[in-house]
Amino acid sequence: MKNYKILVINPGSTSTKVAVFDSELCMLSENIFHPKDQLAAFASIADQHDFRKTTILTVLGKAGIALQDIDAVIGRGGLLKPIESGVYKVSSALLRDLHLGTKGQHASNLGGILANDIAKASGCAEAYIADPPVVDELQDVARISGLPELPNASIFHALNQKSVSRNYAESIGKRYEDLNLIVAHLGGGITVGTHKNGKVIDVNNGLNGTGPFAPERAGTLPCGDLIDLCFSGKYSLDEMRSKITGKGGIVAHEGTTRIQDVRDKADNGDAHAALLLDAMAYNIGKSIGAAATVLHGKVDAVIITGGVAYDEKIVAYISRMISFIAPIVVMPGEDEMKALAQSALNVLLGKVLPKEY
Ligand SMILES: Nc1ncnc2c1ncn2[C@@H]1O[C@H](COP(=O)(O)OP(=O)(O)OP(=O)(O)O)[C@@H](O)[C@H]1O
Ligand SMILES: CCCC(=O)O
Repeated sequence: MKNYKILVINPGSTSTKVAVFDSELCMLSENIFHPKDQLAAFASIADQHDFRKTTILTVLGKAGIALQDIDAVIGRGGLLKPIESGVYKVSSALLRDLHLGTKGQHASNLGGILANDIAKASGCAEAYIADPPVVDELQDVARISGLPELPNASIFHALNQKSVSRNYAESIGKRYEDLNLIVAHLGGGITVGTHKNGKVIDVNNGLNGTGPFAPERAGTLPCGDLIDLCFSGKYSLDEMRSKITGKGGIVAHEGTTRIQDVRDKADNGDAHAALLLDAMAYNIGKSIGAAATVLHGKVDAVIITGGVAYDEKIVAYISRMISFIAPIVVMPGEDEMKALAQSALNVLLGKVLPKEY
């Protein structure tokens, strides 16, 4: 079987992850952390384009990987219009929507854009994205909110949630499509997805102030008080938006998104830090409980994943709340790079036809 070289690009809010796969084998994996001040120098996510591109090309250069040897480039991205799960070829329509930020600005918007640039520079590679945050499989009742002009939208960690679910299904010899799962992705943002027979029929919109608060997301807020704050004259529209996404949550209380640092403070007797972490875990547990009712209690497993799942005390707190629901499976970190590489490989091998956006 021919081997394929696949470049994977995953721009996050605090990092750029780059990997190169030789078919299924990971040859190179780098996570370049961008300190807050480095990215603060750019007025918008789109302005970070050249900086992120240089970062990726430097990683490839140092590893001695020539662009001409790459067969496909796949990026995580982005905030497009709602679409079904799958792998998509980067087309001009898809690029236009990523540039415009049709559904908002998110670091992952650069994933498809950079994949396209680098594929072009390589001469022959194709560019793809897979399972972007806008994958939408919501059941109709989950879309309705109390205001007709503000329906619920599906914006979540689709790539990792789908990937860990498939891995779990495989590990127990079943198909993802035959299971009912609840997946709590605990990253910089937190989304809790209800997976019914391979479809995410309900999930909080991670970017819009719904769900548990997170290291850098405010989560659900008392909305009357929020309106008062918006009209207090103290904050601009952009400042209010970033209170919800980027500067809300643990970072608003503690000035850091690093849960390890907050845990150290809690372990050294800081009662407020301990209370905050418990409160975040409590809200995650409540969301998982709500998701169980969506599945009428018929839940095969609850999967806890994302970087915060490395914190054993948070996982233990949640587990005490939800152990009556179903077996709990902890998969800390994320599987996004491998999942993206596998999606591109399936296309190169002709196993999957890429979808048109
Ligand atoms: N060992 C650890 N213990 C506790 N928390 C950790 C650990 N490792 C990472 N984290 C926390 O996980 C969070 C980042 O998780 P992750 O890398 O999944 O998110 P991200 O990719 O930045 O954002 P998102 O998943 O929302 O796209 C940070 O708050 C970080 O402090
Ligand atoms: C992936 C979209 C949700 C988030 O970033 O919180």
